[in-house]
This record gives sequence, C-alpha cells and structure tokens, in this order.
Amino acid sequence: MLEQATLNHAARVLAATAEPLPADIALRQYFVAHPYLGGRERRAISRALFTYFRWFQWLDQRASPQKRVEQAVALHEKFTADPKSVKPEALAARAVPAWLSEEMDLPPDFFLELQREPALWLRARPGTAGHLAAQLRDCVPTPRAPDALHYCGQQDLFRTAQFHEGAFEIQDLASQLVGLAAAPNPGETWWDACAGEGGKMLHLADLMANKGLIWATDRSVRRLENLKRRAARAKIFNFRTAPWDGSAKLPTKTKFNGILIDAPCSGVGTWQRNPHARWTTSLHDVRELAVTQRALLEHVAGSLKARGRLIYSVCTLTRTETTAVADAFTAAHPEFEPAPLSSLGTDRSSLFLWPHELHANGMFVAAWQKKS
Ligand SMILES: C[S@@+](CC[C@H](N)C(=O)[O-])C[C@H]1O[C@@H](n2cnc3c(N)ncnc32)[C@H](O)[C@@H]1O
Repeated sequence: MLEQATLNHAARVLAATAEPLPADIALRQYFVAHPYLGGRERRAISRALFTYFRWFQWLDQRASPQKRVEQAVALHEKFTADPKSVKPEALAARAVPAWLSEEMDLPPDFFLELQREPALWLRARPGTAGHLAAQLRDCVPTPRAPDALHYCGQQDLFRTAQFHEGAFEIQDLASQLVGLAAAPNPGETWWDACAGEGGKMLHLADLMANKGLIWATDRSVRRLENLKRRAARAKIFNFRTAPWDGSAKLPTKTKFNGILIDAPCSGVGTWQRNPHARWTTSLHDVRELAVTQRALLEHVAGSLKARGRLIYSVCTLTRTETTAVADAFTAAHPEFEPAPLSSLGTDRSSLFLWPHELHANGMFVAAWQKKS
C-alpha cells in the first residue's frame, strides 16, 4: 500500500502532465517547488507516477487521480509477483498505443520488459569496473560491455564520492553498445554530431584514451554546456564543442575518421523508463523525425575521410526511423558501403538492441564505411 501523502503528491504531478508537460519534466519542476521532500519520498512519488503511465490503459479514468494511482500500483504488484497474471493479449492491446504495430514486430517478451521497472546502468572508466563494483557494492557486470555495471542498490549515486570524482557515468547499456560499435581509436578525429549532454561523447573519449579530437555539436547550446560540465568532472579534454542546427551549413571543414549521428527520434526504446511518452508520441512524430534523421546523415556524409566510418543510432525501434533510414542512405550513397559491427561480435552492419534481451533501453545502430 502507498502512503496517502505519496498518492496526493503523485496526483498533483499528474495534473501538470495534463498541461501538457512530459512526466519527467513535471516531476523535476514539482521537486524544485517542494524542496522539503526527502530522497525516500521523491523515489516513492517517481515510482508511483511512472507506474501510473505504465498501466495507464488499464485504469478507470472516471476514478480520482489518487484512486487511479492506487489501481496502477496494485496492477504492478500483481504483475511483479506473477508476470503471467496479465494475459499476453492484454499486454499487446494496452501496454502501447495501437499505431506501434504498424511500425515494428512486437514479441511478447518486449511487452513483459516494458511493464517491468527499468534497470539502472553505470559505465565505469575503462578497466575499473571491478574496483568500482567493490566500492559501490550491489553491482552486477555483463559480458556485453566490459565497463558496464547493473546497479541494484539503493544509494543516491549522484551523492557518492565516486560520482564526483568522475569514476563512472550513469549510462544505459544500449547506449554503451553504441559507443562500442563506433570503436574509435586513440589519436583519431571524430564528430559526435548530436552530442546533447555528452553521454556517448564521453564514452568515445574514454575509448580514445583522451587522445585525438572529438567535435561535439548539437543544436542545443544548453545541452552542450552540460556536456562541458560532465567532461570536466570526468577529466576529459580531447574535445571541442560548437552549435550545429543539423542544416547543410556545417560547423567545420574538418574531414573525420568517424562520425556518430545519435539522432533525435521518437524514443520508443525508452518507453520502459519513460512510459508517459507512450501516450504522447504519434505516428506523425515518427514520420517527421525520419525526415530529420535522413537530412542529418545527408549533411554529414561529405565530412568523412576515405575509409572513415559513419555510425547512425536512435533509441527507437520503428521501421521508419531505423531500417528505412539506413536503407535509404545506402541506396543514395554508392560511395559508402555498409560496414560490419564487428566490435559488437557480429558481421551485420545494422542491429536492433532489444530491451528484453539487454534489460536496458531499445536502440538501433547502423554503420557504413566510406570507400577509398
Ligand atoms: C538522442 S539525443 C542525443 C543524446 C546524446 N548523444 C547522448 O548520448 O547523451 C539527440 C540530440 O539531437 C539534438 N538535435 C535535435 N535536432 C537536431 C538537429 N536538427 N540538428 C542537430 N542536433 C539536433 C537534440 O538537441 C539532442 O541533444
């Protein structure tokens, strides 16, 4: 049973999501406005809110917000105790919007994973995962990525000394696999064209042992400012930032060994972590974003050196934003050949990373090499 105070707080945040505000932003704003709420209360409110959106289509919309949150939590507890208690057909019909079946295959295990609480993944600095796990405790390694740790403990990791010393980043496993797919070498010159707050850029820099240069661009200057703060904490210096709005007017004439386009997308792969987005994202968004993704690839393609590598990634699984974008680029660019993702242990040149296989976000990654 949830405490009444948690139900009331969750109901107030829900009202803000109807404004409409994305749930994570509504939650952040609510916590800023209610600084007296402690860590335990914040965690309980966040869980209640995200559980609500995970079970949204099961809830009696005529009931009060508090009652609906209670219904969602009861469903979640029943499902957690016995995942088979919810029929696969019910999950397929209610866990995601109907339009999604037009855009992707939907295996039953995908739905089971979507309804679970998401895992928290860390990326230790290269070669230090064992040491970090011993310090933080409650960490489980994975054979899929050498520096990744699944954190199962209860500490607020942002308050640990290790975080402030830059000993790790909070980074989802699927995102770490994108960095490994790029596999940059020390001393090379790379362009992370949609670098955002630098999650993947910091990983590329670590893989390059802080040697060489990464151009980190994004259309959001605010995100690039956060990237610089994160890089300072991690003592990463082999990068420079510049704003770039994705247009044909490029930020530099540099020719690169590698370019990463971690493109803006519909985010279907993050729907376990961010379930509110299931009910605010549309097929129209998917189609519009695919146009942007194609344009981003088109605009950077001329900036690669001969034999340079182009990596395309999105945290979504829709056909329109994944294989269709990759196939269109391959067809339009005979000067590029699809390149095997050998660092991920496959000879395929594109890969879906499934949430139910990784217990992490879903992503798609594709690679090409420019012919000499
Ligand atoms: C998926 S996020 C990048 C996440 C980041 N690479 C990371 O690993 O933390 C996509 C980024 O693309 C940026 N973006 C959106 N539209 C853009 C455009 N037209 N040109 C350049 N960047 C764009 C967004 O600001 C956002 O930071």
